[in-house]
Amino acid sequence: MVPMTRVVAQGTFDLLHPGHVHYLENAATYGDELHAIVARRPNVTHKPAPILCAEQRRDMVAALGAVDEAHLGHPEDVFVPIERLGPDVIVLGFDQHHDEGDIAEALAERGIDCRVERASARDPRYEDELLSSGDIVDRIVERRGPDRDGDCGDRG
Ligand SMILES: Cc1cc2nc3c(=O)[nH]c(=O)nc-3n(C[C@H](O)[C@H](O)[C@H](O)COP(=O)(O)O)c2cc1C
Ligand SMILES: Nc1ncnc2c1ncn2[C@@H]1O[C@H](COP(=O)(O)OP(=O)(O)OP(=O)(O)O)[C@@H](O)[C@H]1O
Ligand SMILES: [Co+2]
Repeated sequence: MVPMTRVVAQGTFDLLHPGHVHYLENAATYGDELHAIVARRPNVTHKPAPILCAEQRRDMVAALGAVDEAHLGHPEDVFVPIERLGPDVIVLGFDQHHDEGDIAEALAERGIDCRVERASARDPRYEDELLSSGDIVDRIVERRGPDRDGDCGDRG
């Protein structure tokens, strides 16, 4: 029997959008079984903290067709879930700040035999499509925030 190829994708996955779906569908093509790891709030240091709690982000990612299982990330050591899952491939997002070489080195140091690949980006398909959680937050603030159209509403 041919062994199953296990793939891991990871990210914050706050306020899901089609870019996330593209990433996970693309990552799934690298193997037979896709596991997604959801970053914990204290590890999201390179941008504003997520709006939604980790459990809600995990449940939404788990509901996507490309994903076999979604897991809460480890709060301190990001290699703990990797050691437990034992993937054959880790697929990084197209714009993730992680360096493939550094991750491959860290995996080798822990004796984990796993390739590191990078997913493709999704091009916007519709006019006005938002493919970034940060952009969605910005639009909410712009359209519903206190300064919209110069109308301060109830907030004075
Ligand atoms: C191989 C790998 C495993 C990761 N595992 C975890 C984890 O267990 N817990 C966690 O909080 N974050 C984990 N992360 C996510 C990082 O902490 C970081 O926040 C993530 O790159 C966020 O990416 P984003 O900006 O694309 O959402 C992992 C990242 C990589 C590359
Ligand atoms: N437009 C997109 N095309 C392909 N992959 C994407 C796209 N947007 C996000 N991803 C991927 O989804 C994963 C999780 O992304 P992340 O949680 O950072 O969302 P985001 O929309 O990029 O958020 P932010 O705008 O705050 O950076 C990352 O690996 C990222 O590369
Ligand atoms: Co991002």
